[in-house]
Amino acid sequence: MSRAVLYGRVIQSSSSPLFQRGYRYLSPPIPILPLCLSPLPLPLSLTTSVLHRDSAVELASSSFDSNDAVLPLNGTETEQQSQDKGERLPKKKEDGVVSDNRYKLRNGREVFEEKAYLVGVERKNHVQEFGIEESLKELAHLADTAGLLVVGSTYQKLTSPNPRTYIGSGKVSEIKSAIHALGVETVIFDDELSAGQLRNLEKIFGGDVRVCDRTALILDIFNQRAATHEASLQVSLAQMEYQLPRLTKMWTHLERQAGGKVKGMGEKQIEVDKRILRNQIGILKKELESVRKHRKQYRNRRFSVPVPVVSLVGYTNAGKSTLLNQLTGADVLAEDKLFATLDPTTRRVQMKNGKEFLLTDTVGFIQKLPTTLIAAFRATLEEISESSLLVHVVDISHPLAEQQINAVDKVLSELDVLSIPRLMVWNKVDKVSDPKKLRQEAEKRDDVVCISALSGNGLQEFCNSVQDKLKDSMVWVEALVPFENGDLLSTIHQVGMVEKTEYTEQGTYIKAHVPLRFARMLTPMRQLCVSQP
Ligand SMILES: Nc1nc2c(ncn2[C@@H]2O[C@H](COP(=O)(O)OP(=O)(O)OP(=O)(O)O)[C@@H](O)[C@H]2O)c(=O)[nH]1
Ligand SMILES: [Mg+2]
Repeated sequence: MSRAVLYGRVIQSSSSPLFQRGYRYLSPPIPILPLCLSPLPLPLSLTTSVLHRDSAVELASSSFDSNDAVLPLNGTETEQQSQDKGERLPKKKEDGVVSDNRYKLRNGREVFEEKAYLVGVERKNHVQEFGIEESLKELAHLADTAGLLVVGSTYQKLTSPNPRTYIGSGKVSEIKSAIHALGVETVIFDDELSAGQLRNLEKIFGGDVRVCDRTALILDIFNQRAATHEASLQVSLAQMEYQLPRLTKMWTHLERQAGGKVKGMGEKQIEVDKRILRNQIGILKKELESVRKHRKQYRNRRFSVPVPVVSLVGYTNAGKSTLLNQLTGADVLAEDKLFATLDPTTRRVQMKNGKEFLLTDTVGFIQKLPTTLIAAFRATLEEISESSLLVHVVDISHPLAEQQINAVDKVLSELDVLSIPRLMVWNKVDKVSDPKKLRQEAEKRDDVVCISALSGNGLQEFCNSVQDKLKDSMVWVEALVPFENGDLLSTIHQVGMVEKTEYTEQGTYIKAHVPLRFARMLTPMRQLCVSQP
């Protein structure tokens, strides 16, 4: 069976109508299934990187039937053939030893480290939380995470972006010179560009230079890191939704080829392709819905175990997974890369006083987080909305900690979870120059705890604060629980904060903080309590 996959420079499948036309996506990669071919599940092994041509070829060739051709842009040559012509991509030696040190291991995959050049725009009269230099630094970190080699960057101050090229013509020429001087292969813009801007810039820069934007880069990282079926589906959905508006005007060359005689030819083709894409988006959404149902069932089962759920939220790289690992002995990947975690992991935390809570680690946030990603990851992020407490983990050693906090709050408000009680954790205190001063600062605020998730410092205080905060979200009850409801009593001991128990002839008299739903269950017993002396 043939499938078509279009990403970056590699186009798959000889039978795809899209492929036959030498289709070229600007970015990012999306696996596309032609209408007539097999529907979902998508070939998830193909969620490969737009930024790494060789890995794309490797994966493609391992994932397709042997009669599926691997073709480059013009649809006539394979990547290997291009290499044979002495083009840029370096060859690997027969024995697997890499002949060029630009091959790097990324996310368990060997990729060719393309040279990237970063471009930012500082908007005059525009309040930007992150200064342009910091934003570019973060973009460089993202590029590094994606496996690119950043060779330079530049930015421009503008009142408003140029509708054709986003930046001014002088800046475009400057970048063009840098491309030649530094051998740049990919130019990455710090803001989301329109289809027209991407296309115009690629045309101006010429040659094989690829232009992409921050959103495409983030989608690419998610693509590389998606390890579960659900994450892969969500990333594919986000990529397709990103791609849909960018199909505009990609077919005008058909009209030009026909000398303008067949007017609207390109227009029609866009419509066909948009329909294909929309169909696939629909199929993906259905598939995600069923995964989501499954997850809900699992979550309901988990809720039948009456332990409060605490979710870790925060900026990417703040140390959420490190904290989960320290507290629970979990083995979640924690590394100095952005978006190390995509899928939620939940573990039970046992406190010294015997109390327990479930701790969930989930995907990190970032400024300018693509809305398509938030929408696509809504199912995953539902974990957050169903927790008793949100622990906002902050990398307090980061120079832009304040801005990162605001960026996280912005996403939390988009997710409509600001009403859930929150505890702020200042992490990485071991990295700050004056930890003592920082602790004094934290003490002045009543909902901040200082920790070092890496060394384990402050974790006991953290657990106590979680317990206090959970208590705040509970309801105070005084009830007389009949002896035959012994199960309920032990549950209350587990999930609530019991202050007093007293055994009477009618049952056990308790005073406790309990979650709202238990308070409701205790209502009849609370009435009994009124007659208690
Ligand atoms: N010095 C120091 N480093 C830390 C601390 N906590 C985490 N780190 C490091 O920070 C980096 C990111 O940690 P993660 O736990 O992966 O961060 P995360 O918030 O889960 O990141 P994402 O999954 O990308 O959202 C890793 O290199 C950790 O070793 C800490 O308390 N002190
Ligand atoms: Mg993580």
